Amino acid sequence: MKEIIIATKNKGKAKDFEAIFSPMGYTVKTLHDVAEEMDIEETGTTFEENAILKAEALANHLQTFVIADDSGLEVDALNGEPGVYSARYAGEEKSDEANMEKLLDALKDVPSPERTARFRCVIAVAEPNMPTKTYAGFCEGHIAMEKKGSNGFGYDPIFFVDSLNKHMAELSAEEKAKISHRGHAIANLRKEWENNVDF
Ligand SMILES: O=P(O)(O)OP(=O)(O)OP(=O)(O)OC[C@H]1O[C@@H](n2cnc3c(O)ncnc32)[C@H](O)[C@@H]1O
Ligand SMILES: [Mg+2]
Repeated sequence: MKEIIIATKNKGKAKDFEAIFSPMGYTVKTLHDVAEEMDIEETGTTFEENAILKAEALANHLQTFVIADDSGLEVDALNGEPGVYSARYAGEEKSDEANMEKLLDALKDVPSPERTARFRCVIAVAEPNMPTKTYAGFCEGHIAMEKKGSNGFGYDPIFFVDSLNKHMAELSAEEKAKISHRGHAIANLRKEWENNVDF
């Protein structure tokens, strides 16, 4: 079976990728499988910079083709925060629960129509001695007043998906893959994949 290596330590993210890549006949491997000891510091100030940094670090280490994902949530009422700092919004321990509590608290006086937000994802594809490429995707929604659903990861329980009238955490991984920022970024990558034999 074909294998795809993702430079991530986030198990929720890895599950999202499995839902996308399994139907294409790929098994997904992560940093936990191929380089547990690696801790790639995300020093960039944009999703693109961080995605490139993660992908190139692992591609150089393994001397093979890898992809990385840098993603986050932009909340309009907070001028785009938490953005690239989404994973660490409530602190370096990267707790999904603490992040959601902090965000709900920051928005406690903001009414529904003003709670617009979007998930963004940039996928970087790196291979030794090849130029690194990036692909972006986004998913529009609102920050709900409370949590709902138990699927997914991160901010999914408080993210209301406008196109489906459901919280992201109410979707199966397969449903999420069709509409998510990550799914859209991979769809852009696939367009090139299918049209380019060298890729
Ligand atoms: O860097 P890696 O190891 O891949 O894992 P990470 O969790 O640190 O990943 P990022 O640096 O890309 O930060 C992304 C954060 O944005 C949030 N996020 C991104 N995509 C999400 C999604 O599909 N659902 C919910 N939250 C998401 C969530 O808090 C993530 O931890
Ligand atoms: Mg990270």
